[in-house]
Amino acid sequence: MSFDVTAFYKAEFAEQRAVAQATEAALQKPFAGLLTACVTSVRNGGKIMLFGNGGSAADAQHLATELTVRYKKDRPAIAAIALTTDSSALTAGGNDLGFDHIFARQIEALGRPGDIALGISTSGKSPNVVLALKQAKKMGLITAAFSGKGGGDLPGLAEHLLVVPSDTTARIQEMHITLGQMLCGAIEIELGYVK
Ligand SMILES: O=C(CO)[C@@H](O)[C@H](O)[C@H](O)[C@H](O)COP(=O)(O)O
Ligand SMILES: [Zn+2]
Repeated sequence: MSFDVTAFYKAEFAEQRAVAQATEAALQKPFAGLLTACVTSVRNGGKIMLFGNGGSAADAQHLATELTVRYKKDRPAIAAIALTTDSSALTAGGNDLGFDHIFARQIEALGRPGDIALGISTSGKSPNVVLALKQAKKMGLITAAFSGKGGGDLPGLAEHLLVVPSDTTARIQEMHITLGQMLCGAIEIELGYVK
């Protein structure tokens, strides 16, 4: 039997629409809570620290850059950093301390009370994301996470937890970048930089 690309194409979009609808219905309140936490942190001199693995590492970098450089319009920089980009910190951390510690160590070095630690994990079970959030909590950072698949180990750990109601990794990631870009847009509006 040959691959039915038309059926595949339609089914992927149908699933994407269903997950987007369910996400919109489920996450309005936690989104607003995370927005308030981010705006309060940045206004008080804090920063947003993002981290995750694979596609979520790409999301962390992408979202940090929306804030530090530009999202919709030119405006003052907003403090954010991805913990996925310093190859020396990642390789030495992985080599000397273990892969589970690559983000936690950077939180320990760079995190300050009142900063936001925003982990991105579709499963909510990646040990390096979980350990970084534990480290953040211990140091008085505000913990937050984007997840899916029920949230894994993150309920009770991330104060602001946005769990996409899906078990499909790709669909969860699509909602993470949507929510993340919405968050960047809302932060710049709340800070009075964009009308
Ligand atoms: O992008 C994808 C799959 O769509 C992969 O690179 C994926 O991000 C990696 O397998 C990650 O290691 C998964 O980690 P997590 O989302 O469960 O924390
Ligand atoms: Zn992916």
